Amino acid sequence: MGFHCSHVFSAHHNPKNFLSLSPVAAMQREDKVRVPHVLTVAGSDSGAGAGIQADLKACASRGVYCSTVITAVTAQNTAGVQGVNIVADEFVAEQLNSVLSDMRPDVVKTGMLPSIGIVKVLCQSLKEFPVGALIVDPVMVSTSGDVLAGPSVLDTFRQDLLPMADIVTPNLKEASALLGGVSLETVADMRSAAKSIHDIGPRNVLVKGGDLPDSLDAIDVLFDGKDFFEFRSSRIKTPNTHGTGCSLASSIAAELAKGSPMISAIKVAKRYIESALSYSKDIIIGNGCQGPFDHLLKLKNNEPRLHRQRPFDPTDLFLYAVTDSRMNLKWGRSITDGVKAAIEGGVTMIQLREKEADTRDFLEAAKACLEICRFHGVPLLINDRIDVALACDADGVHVGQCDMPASVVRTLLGPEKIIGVSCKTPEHAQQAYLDGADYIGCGGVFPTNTKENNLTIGLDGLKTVCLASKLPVVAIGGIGISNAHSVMDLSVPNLKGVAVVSALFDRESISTETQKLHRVLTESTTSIR
Ligand SMILES: Nc1ncnc2c1ncn2[C@@H]1O[C@H](COP(=O)(O)OP(=O)(O)O)[C@@H](O)[C@H]1O
Ligand SMILES: Cc1ncc(COP(=O)(O)O)c(N)n1
Repeated sequence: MGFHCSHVFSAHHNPKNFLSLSPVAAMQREDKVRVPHVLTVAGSDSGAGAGIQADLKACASRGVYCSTVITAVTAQNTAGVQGVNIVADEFVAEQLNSVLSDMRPDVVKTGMLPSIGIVKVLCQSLKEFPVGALIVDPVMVSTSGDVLAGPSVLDTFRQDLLPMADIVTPNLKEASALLGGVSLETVADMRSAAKSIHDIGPRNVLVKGGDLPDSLDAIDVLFDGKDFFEFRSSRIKTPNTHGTGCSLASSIAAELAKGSPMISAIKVAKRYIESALSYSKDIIIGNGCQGPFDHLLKLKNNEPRLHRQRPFDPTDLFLYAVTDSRMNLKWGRSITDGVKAAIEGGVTMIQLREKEADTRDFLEAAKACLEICRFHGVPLLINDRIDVALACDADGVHVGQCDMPASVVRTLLGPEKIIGVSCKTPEHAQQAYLDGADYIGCGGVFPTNTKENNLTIGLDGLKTVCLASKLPVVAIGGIGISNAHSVMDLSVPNLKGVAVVSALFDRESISTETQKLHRVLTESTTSIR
């Protein structure tokens, strides 16, 4: 059974009615999830910084579905536009019909509309299939100075398209072109341009000030027919601004598609552009003077840095050091000094378990420890505090049965990070496996003072869980030099090592104790073989 999109919006949309469904449609969709949807009608940028590619990435990063109608294919890179191939009007019409008749996007956003015929075809399609909002980014000239839509389309823009638009988002050059070539050099000029463009018919005008000379902030001016609003962000010093205009417009479209009112949509979109520019200000893609930025805020993690996270290896569990704030306090050590000493002694994995530390101190310590751990190729996990792990980009998180469920942690941390779960029973182990954990910590094996009210499961309990577990296991709880051998002697394949707290950190010399324990573990595993 096909759905009928009953939320046919008028072009003059009311944001309050935005995602309302008729009762029948709502019933039909009870168990389905409607996804906010933006259709972009724009040109392809082979360099993928602007155009259709920017729109897709911006919408994806804002959590909105984006369909595409391609109006032109450009040969383009960070140096400029080398060629433009305009798609025939009829084929643009066919694409529009395919998407609009079936998928019923909430919002249409336009970019490069390179011919009068294409603008006319678009206006016709929007009359036939009204959408919730129309955002017109009147792309005319690329930042490199190349013409993407000639002055011949200006009249059709003014007569046909702009009067249908909920918002039009010209940059300084485009605003000037729409007004017959006025010069725009100050915020006051931007205000009067916004007002004059508003007279052409769009409901809102956002004049973008990315190119405003001598301006410390990046200021955009909105006129809604009644009031002016200024949207400011800090100006990021970067050559990677190719596609900011397209991305701003598609992020506004994305927020509108989610149901936001116009002002909030612009605020969020502007904040998004600022963070994406700031995040990717130093990335290098291409040799030209205007690079793309990173819409998904991910590329920096893939930089060929010397010390980046490597995939989880179960042998990392061999000698797993877990820090304890009280012990550090007792011995007058910083977390970082404790971690350094443990690494010197040969630990294979570290977990920061700082229950008493203030969040800010904890984050600073975690960052410092991460640097040391990455340098030595030792994974660093954070106990319980997913926020701290995310903030310092730690290698993963270890959670207990009363902490956030591992499945939720996986959603928050993404597919690559290491997740460990404390388990006492085969049922816990099975759940950890289903939740997407990488390993389980099993214990307390022996009685311990580190954790109050912690049930001791003994070597038998450990063995039972190891045999049932589909994940690698590290044993924990009261393990030290005197009893590590008995743990490894269980000789179950899943048992990969021991996690220790006091045996390392409640000692005078952490590195000496670590070396000794490492030796004991190595001896017991070789004797087992
Ligand atoms: N260096 C920058 N730092 C912060 N924001 C910027 C910077 N350059 C442009 N912006 C913002 O990016 C958006 C696009 O602006 P602009 O560059 O003027 O448009 P276009 O890409 O269409 O020329 C605007 O919100 C603008 O304020
Ligand atoms: C296909 C296409 N669409 C739009 C732009 C404008 O982007 P910018 O102003 O950043 O050059 C572009 N360069 N290419």
